[in-house]
Amino acid sequence: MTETANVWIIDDDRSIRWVLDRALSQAQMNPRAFENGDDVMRHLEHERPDAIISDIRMPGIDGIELLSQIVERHPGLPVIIMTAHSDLESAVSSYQTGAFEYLPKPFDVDDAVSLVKRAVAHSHEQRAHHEPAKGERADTTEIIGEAPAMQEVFRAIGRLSHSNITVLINGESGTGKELVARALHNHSPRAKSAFIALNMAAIPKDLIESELFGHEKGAFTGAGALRQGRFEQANGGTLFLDEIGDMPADTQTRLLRVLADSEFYRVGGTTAIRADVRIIAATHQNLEKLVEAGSFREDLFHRLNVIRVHLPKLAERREDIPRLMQYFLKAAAKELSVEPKVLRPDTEEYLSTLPWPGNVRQLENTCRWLTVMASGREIHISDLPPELMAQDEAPVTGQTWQEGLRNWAELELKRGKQGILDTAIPEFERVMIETALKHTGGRRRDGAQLLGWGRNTLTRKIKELDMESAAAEDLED
Ligand SMILES: Nc1ncnc2c1ncn2[C@@H]1O[C@H](COP(=O)(O)OP(=O)(O)OP(=O)(O)O)[C@@H](O)[C@H]1O
Repeated sequence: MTETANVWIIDDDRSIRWVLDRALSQAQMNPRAFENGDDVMRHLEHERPDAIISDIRMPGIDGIELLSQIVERHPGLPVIIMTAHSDLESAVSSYQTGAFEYLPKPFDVDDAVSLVKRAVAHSHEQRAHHEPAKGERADTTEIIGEAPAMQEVFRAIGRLSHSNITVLINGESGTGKELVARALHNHSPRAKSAFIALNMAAIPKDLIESELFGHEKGAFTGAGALRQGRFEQANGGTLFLDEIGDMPADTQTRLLRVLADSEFYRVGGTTAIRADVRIIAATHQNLEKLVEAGSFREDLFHRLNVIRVHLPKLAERREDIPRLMQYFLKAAAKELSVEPKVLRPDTEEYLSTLPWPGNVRQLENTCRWLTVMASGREIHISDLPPELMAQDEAPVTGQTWQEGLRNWAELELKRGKQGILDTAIPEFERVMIETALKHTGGRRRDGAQLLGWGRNTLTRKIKELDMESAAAEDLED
């Protein structure tokens, strides 16, 4: 940068203004902070900075409105939009309104500075002309994700919202590949046309071609009538090919030809059919490896691998688990017309530590299960389905303690035991005493209070239960 870049910061939050102001000054830029968008529009009438970085939600005109006015009246001036509400909608609408970049809060200051530098460089190059990019707002697709890896995905959706480019989505089963494919479609110029999803792994091999391309009447045994394929149905829209790694070799060859020629033949047909279809493919497999192993065509791989979007495993974005669960619990309650259940904090914490091999889908199913099965409004750890208990070594049994006790009593009686209270009551007291003393760091006076006993009773019980060494008194006495 030859001249000192003028950068305007707009945020109603003083601490953000301060942080950015300081960071940009340190980076040899000339920042100026504003509390609201109206001031900025007024100043823009006679001044022009090199770049603007603005919050979305503020009193007066909000960031998106400010952005759209700037795009209209001051084309070429790059605007970076920040938002604490890092949802897909704000990312997409900022891109669609013509934002230079979208910066989710909280952000890393260095990232913010390098983004501003890029915007300034862009501004210097572009000053002459700028095309305001205005898209329609497609209907909302709720994708929850505040984890950085999900923010990347949102950015990709935003950036691609004006294009019809082929996208390859990678991610394990249940990570939301189809949801992202739909969002790509809904935020694309094809939003008004069909979105057709087809899972290669779910269709018998010998039916895949007729499913994709349709068939003429009598093309094979069972082909009673002419049938349109998915390609035809997706004409003008998007065809989502899930589990593309499972596509049989001859279908791969056919697909490649269709992509090259934009036309195909129905099975048993002789007339070429033209179709304008955007392909979004997805797989949980490593396609490069399949190419190496010779089971996936390299040329098809390159055709599909134009833009790559990677969806993280749920276990790699645990910070999103609480919000996802709240969202699914609410949705399940609505579906079943019942009051939404709420997770107790310890339940939420426990669930956030599980491995979730089935990813978001498993989490969603668990929320449905809990909505039906949990007895109270609050979900306790003991309400969780047994399989979630077995997955982990956490000291949770999947039962309430009363159920555990009941099972124990049953078992003892089946074994022919008598006088089982003589075993159970001391055992019960032992557990209570140990736990209380653990809480107080061994202090008996406090422990007794937690238990609801007098100090002397506790001392006597400890003696009776022969717990002297385990419940060693600390220096207090
Ligand atoms: N980030 C998210 N926010 C909200 N819902 C989500 C999110 N990710 C996934 N889901 C939900 O989880 C379920 C599974 O997602 P989806 O079907 O898109 O996964 P997938 O990766 O395509 O799985 P598969 O490869 O097994 O078909 C869907 O009901 C989807 O709506």
